[in-house]
Amino acid sequence: MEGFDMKCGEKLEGVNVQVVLRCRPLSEEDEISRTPTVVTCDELKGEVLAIRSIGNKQTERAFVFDKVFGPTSQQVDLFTQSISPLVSDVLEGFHCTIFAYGQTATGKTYTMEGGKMANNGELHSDAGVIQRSAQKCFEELEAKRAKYIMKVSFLEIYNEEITDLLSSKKWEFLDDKSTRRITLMEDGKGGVFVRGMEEDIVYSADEIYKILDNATTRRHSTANLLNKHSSRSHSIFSITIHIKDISREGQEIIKIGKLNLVDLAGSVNILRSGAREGRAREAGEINKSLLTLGRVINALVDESSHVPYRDSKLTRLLRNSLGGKTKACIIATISPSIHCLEETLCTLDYAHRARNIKSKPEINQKIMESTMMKDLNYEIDRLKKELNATNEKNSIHISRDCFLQEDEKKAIAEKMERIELKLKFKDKQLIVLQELYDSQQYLTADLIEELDHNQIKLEGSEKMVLDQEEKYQKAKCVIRENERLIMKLQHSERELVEHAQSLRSELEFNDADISSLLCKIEHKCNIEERNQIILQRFQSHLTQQLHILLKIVSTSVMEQENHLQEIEDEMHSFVCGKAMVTREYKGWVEKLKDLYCSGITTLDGLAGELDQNSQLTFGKFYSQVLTHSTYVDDCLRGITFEADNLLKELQTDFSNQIFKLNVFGQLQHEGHQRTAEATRSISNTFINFLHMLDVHASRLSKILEETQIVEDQQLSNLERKFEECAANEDKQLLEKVVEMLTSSNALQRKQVQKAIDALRQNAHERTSNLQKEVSKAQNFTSLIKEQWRFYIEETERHYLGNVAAVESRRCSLEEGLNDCFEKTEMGSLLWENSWDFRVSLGKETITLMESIVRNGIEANQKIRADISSGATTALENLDAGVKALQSSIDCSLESDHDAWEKINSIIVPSRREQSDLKSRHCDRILEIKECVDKCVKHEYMVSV
Ligand SMILES: Nc1ncnc2c1ncn2[C@@H]1O[C@H](COP(=O)(O)OP(=O)(O)OP(=O)(O)O)[C@@H](O)[C@H]1O
Repeated sequence: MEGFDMKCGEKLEGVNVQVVLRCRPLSEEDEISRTPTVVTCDELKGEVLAIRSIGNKQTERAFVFDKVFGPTSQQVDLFTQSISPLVSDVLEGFHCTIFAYGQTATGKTYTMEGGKMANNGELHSDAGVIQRSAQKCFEELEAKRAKYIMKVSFLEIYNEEITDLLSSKKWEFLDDKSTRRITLMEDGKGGVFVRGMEEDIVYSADEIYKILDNATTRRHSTANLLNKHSSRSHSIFSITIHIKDISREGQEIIKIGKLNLVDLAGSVNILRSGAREGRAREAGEINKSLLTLGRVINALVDESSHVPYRDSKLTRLLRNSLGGKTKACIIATISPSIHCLEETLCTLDYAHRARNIKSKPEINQKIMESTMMKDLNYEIDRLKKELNATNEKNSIHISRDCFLQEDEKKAIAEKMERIELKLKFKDKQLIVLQELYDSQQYLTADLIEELDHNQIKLEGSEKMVLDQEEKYQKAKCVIRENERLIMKLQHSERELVEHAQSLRSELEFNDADISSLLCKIEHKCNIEERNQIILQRFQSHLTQQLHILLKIVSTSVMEQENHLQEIEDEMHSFVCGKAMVTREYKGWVEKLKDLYCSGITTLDGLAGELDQNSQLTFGKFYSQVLTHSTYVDDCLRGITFEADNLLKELQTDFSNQIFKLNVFGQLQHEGHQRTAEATRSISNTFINFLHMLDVHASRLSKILEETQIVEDQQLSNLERKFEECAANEDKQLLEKVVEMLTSSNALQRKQVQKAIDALRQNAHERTSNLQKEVSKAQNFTSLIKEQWRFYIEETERHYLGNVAAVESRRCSLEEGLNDCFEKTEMGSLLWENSWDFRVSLGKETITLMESIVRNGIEANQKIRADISSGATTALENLDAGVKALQSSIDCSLESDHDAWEKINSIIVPSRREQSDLKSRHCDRILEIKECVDKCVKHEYMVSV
């Protein structure tokens, strides 16, 4: 960083850069989410194993480092084992640089600056390399009671601009950061220095802690998805110590040790970190400068003739620290998380390669000024004496030979001086030419490198275009798949609609069935109502008829009794008046006989009439029962009522089902429309995206072609011009070597400079154009990805919604239909039961009626037979009596009394029989009435 005036240097053999690896523990989030680890650290062997799984295969990569610190390692371990010896070297006058390199959030800042700041002079266990180094420096210097001056500086490189974090201008009043920027200057000796950089002299470690504390708050940092306080700049904290010492030769010397502590910005995977726009550009700049550092390391490892230090401010500033006279240590930081495996492998490769860099450290020391001053004073004294002696010639005697010799010597010396001057001039010209040639070489190498770089970029872009094309094909496949799905859904929707229609027609058919059933039921109800009326009428008619029959029977019995009474009376009057009316007695007997006969005949006729009547009535009753028994079924009333309700429910259920089915069909239709729209918009976005990609890719290839053509042209121009110049130069050198050299050089320099400027300008323009296009393409790609993810989620959501709706509707439909089905089954079962019951009831009733009617008819026939036999007996008896009376008229009045008794003995049983008949008839009628009542009331359930 600073060109030292090396008075004397202690050269060492070339040493390798020391590379230390530190693996951080898993973050809290990773612990919670149980993120798997893919890195194993063997601190004893100094080996790191990175395990990578591809499919079922696991591959291990081992890396060996100078020192390995695992996730459980402490800050103090790292410092004492790896950094402390370097700090001791600094106190010996070496320049040492410690780099922290690694992916974002792997603990670079934690390692360098530590977690917490020191408190009351005590270092916190989290304190980093900077604090510990500062403390060690002061402790050792104080222990040695050395005389020293310690200075610190703190620089930041952000987006290729250097800022002094210790600038004395008050930060509080300066918001314009541009005033803090300082520039990097070439010192003309191959080194660089930072113009305007401030260095603070410090007297204690506490002061350093405070400076660090204040300055770190000014560093550019931001939060990304991987680190809440991600440093977005490279920082270089330098401690320079001038220590007074005595050399082995006993001379007072000043040792100048310098410790550069470099916290590099983390390499960022732009996609994983979630960086956008400004942040993405920032990440791009960081990655670019780290890439340059990588190229520098590669060139140093390969011992290439050209090391591209000049490609970034970081590498320019650290030129001396890598491959120069500085001792260097790289702390590579990694994370064990599986999510960081790619970046971890990059860091491991990078760090492992850096182990091969060699540097030649030198102790920087100067002879003390006072000693130098003493020597100079001595020399000045001597010269003064000589001068005095020359001025005071007279007083000094010099021999002639000596004087001549002196003259000659002077002439020779002057000649020598002139030759030396000329030689120096020639050397200078040679150096300038050499430098020009070198710079041309560098330029050519840079251009070739840039060309390679552009080629790589082009390849990357081509790969990107191929990737995008592949993605496009994949998206096409997805769209085709979606279309197939939609077709399927439409097909299933059509099937559902067809099914719904068939269901509807079935329902309509069932509806017609049900209405015809209802009509039948209504018809049956009407018939039953009519039957009921007929039954009621029949019952009242039967009661009337029975009443009439009873009346007739009692009238007939009364009449018979009256007749018998009359007969008795007549017989009595006959017997009494026999004596008086003997002659008329025959006539009267004849008359009585006729009257008796006619009475008996009337009685028989009446009995026959009664029999006929009752037979007719029973026949009517029987025929009525037979005719209507098929329709008479009281039980049907209740069952009909239930069936009616059931069927009504069934109808309501079916109409509900139809309504649900309609709603479901509507929902299905809407869902499919939504899906179709989303898919259409996805395909539109994709078409736009691909169009944009095409445009960008064609622009990119055009720019690259132009760049290549222009660069080719410029290179050939340069070559041509240089060859022309060289030819001219050869020619002119022969003629006027001295004059032409000057003018040729000037011309050459001018032309080369012009060409270089033009080349640089063009290259810069092309590169920035390329970068813009690439970042546009990246932004656009990430935007499209975002939209694509959103569309996919939407489509999936809609699809799931539709599927869930279809499922729930289908279930409810199924349930409803099952319900309906069960109810219908129950209805039909009930209906069958009621039908069977009604049939058996009808059969039973008919049998009962039949038996009652048969019994009634038999009873009537018996009564009639009894009456007939009674009448016949009476007539026979009467005939015998009349005969006996007629014979006894002739015989004797005495036998009149016997006849009277005989008649009496016939009339009394006849009267008894009459009353028996009457009472039996009454009982029978009552029995029939009761039976009918019971049957009508209980079995036919007719309320009278
Ligand atoms: N070895 C460790 N032990 C404990 N915590 C650690 C360790 N390494 C890192 N951390 C924690 O991880 C977080 C990120 O670390 P840090 O900011 O140092 O990462 P970084 O590499 O500097 O990131 P960036 O490059 O983004 O600046 C911090 O909260 C830090 O405390």
